[in-house]
Amino acid sequence: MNIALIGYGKMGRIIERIASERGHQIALIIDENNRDEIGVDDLQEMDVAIDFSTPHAAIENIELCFEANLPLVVGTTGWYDHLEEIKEKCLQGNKTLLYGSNFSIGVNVFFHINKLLAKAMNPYKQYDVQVEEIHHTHKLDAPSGTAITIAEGIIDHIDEKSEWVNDLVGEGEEVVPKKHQLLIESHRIEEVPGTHTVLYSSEVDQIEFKHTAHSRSGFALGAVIAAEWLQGKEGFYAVTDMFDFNG
Ligand SMILES: NC(=O)C1=CN([C@@H]2O[C@H](COP(=O)(O)OP(=O)(O)OC[C@H]3O[C@@H](n4cnc5c(N)ncnc54)[C@H](OP(=O)(O)O)[C@@H]3O)[C@@H](O)[C@H]2O)C=CC1
Ligand SMILES: O=C(O)C1=N[C@H](C(=O)O)C[C@H](O)C1
Repeated sequence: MNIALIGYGKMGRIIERIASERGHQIALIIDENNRDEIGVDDLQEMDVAIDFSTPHAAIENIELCFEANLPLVVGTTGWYDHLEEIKEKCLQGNKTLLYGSNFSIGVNVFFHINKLLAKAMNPYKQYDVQVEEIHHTHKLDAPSGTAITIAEGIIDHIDEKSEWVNDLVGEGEEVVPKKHQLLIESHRIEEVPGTHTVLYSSEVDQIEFKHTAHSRSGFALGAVIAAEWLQGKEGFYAVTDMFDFNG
């Protein structure tokens, strides 16, 4: 595949290496420095775009790929307030997009088990649930996209929780959640690639369900596999569509 890489930062550089190892060409690199010079014509020869840029830049990049009729994989987080609007544009215009808050296989298994665990815990009201995420200090968004996906999986199955609230520890006042609110506690520590924990706590015990990324390689490999999976498809997809945990 000829890949247009949008965002050439920590993730973009690892995706470049993994895509080459899998026999693909990085035919175009779009970064903040040259973004203003890139037009629809530059994307014509590409098979797919992979965007790992910034929460602020993602929407414009998606719209450029739509204009060029170029299928794209979006790993960037922090733009999900616009998700419904983008989905509508994608489907109405017969475009192709796959997005995901986390492309690692381990986290996608975690998302699945998280929902099963929430279903199992729902009758036991003596347990309160919260989500914790730890990421490096360069991260622009809080909570992480992965933590939001985890929280949505819990809210769908725990009757007492109807929305999430975020506490970015060390920034502003401590957030104390109301009974119906699911707390997502965010920590920013040096170079941590990404750790997510779901905790169910009662007076007598605690259940901890945790995923720790040792590096960014799992995210990058998943994004390249997603770009391969998207070839020949049309429509709006989530990364979870790539997995069948019931088969
Ligand atoms: N879904 C997943 O599995 C994962 C998602 N992510 C998400 O991916 C995103 C990128 O992460 P990461 O690589 O660590 O971040 P980095 O900050 O290392 O890289 C982002 C890159 O995007 C560039 N950029 C800025 N503006 C634009 C623009 N308008 N168009 C194109 N590129 C632009 C930046 O350039 P400059 O440095 O010059 O500003 C930088 O090179 C984040 O939102 C993160 O949360 C991260 C890991 C896994
Ligand atoms: O910014 C990061 O680094 C990461 N972002 C994604 C997120 O917001 O969930 C995925 C991963 O945790 C790393």
